Amino acid sequence: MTLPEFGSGKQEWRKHLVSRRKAVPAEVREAEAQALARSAAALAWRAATVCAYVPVGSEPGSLALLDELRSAGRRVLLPVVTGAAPLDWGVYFGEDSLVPGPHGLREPSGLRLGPNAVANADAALVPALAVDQRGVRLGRGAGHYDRSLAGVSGVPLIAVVRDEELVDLLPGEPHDVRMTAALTPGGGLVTLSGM
Ligand SMILES: Nc1nc2c(c(=O)[nH]1)N(C=O)[C@@H](CNc1ccc(C(=O)N[C@@H](CCC(=O)O)C(=O)O)cc1)CN2
Ligand SMILES: Nc1ncnc2c1ncn2[C@@H]1O[C@H](COP(=O)(O)OP(=O)(O)OP(=O)(O)O)[C@@H](O)[C@H]1O
Repeated sequence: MTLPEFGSGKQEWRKHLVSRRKAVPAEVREAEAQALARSAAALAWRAATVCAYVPVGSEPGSLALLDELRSAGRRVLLPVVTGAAPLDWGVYFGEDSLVPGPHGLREPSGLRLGPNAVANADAALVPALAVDQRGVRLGRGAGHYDRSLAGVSGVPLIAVVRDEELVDLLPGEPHDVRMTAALTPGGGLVTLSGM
């Protein structure tokens, strides 16, 4: 599958990236999820609190990644969708603590910490369809993360993508919050230029 042409819009990129993800064989997905879990656990962050997400469908990652973070002593926060507003956050206490949310998502069942929890986190693993070398991230197109991360500063923002989803250049808009790094199965943590 060739990449969308230079100048293609976000919708074209999304279509391409989603269909490419759907074509990834289950065993490759599983191997990539394991690699991501190992990398996440090995990150030498002094990150007491890490925002993360429960992968849905063909998204990279797994609950194993969240469990590795917990085993490494991190407090793991998960997003809660509250409409067209910044995401709320709750603590991950293991698979059994998750409840069904919209879009086939699983969400934390306990106390809501409020949208500001991400600004006080020590790092955030952010779901993405792709990210470019500048840190421009392409999400699902609802703006949940852009609204949630606008104004957040000093928190490493790490887009979790498959290796081929770290690309040279994505279409960016002024509201797109730049990622500081990408976490990929093959490359581990890759720092992005922010330029
Ligand atoms: N895992 C995860 N959690 C997240 C996000 C995300 O992108 N991924 N979000 C980011 O903003 C927010 C929720 N937004 C979402 C919006 C749409 C879909 C979605 O289109 N789901 C597909 C099924 C999944 C698939 O097969 O890939 C669907 O409903 O058809 C998922 C999450 C907060 N939590
Ligand atoms: N800071 C913001 N405040 C209000 N609306 C916003 C903000 N950022 C983005 N939006 C709105 O969200 C919509 C989707 O934006 P965009 O296409 O960049 O989403 P995305 O980054 O792919 O998705 P997401 O952030 O949910 O993962 C846009 O219509 C945009 O106007």
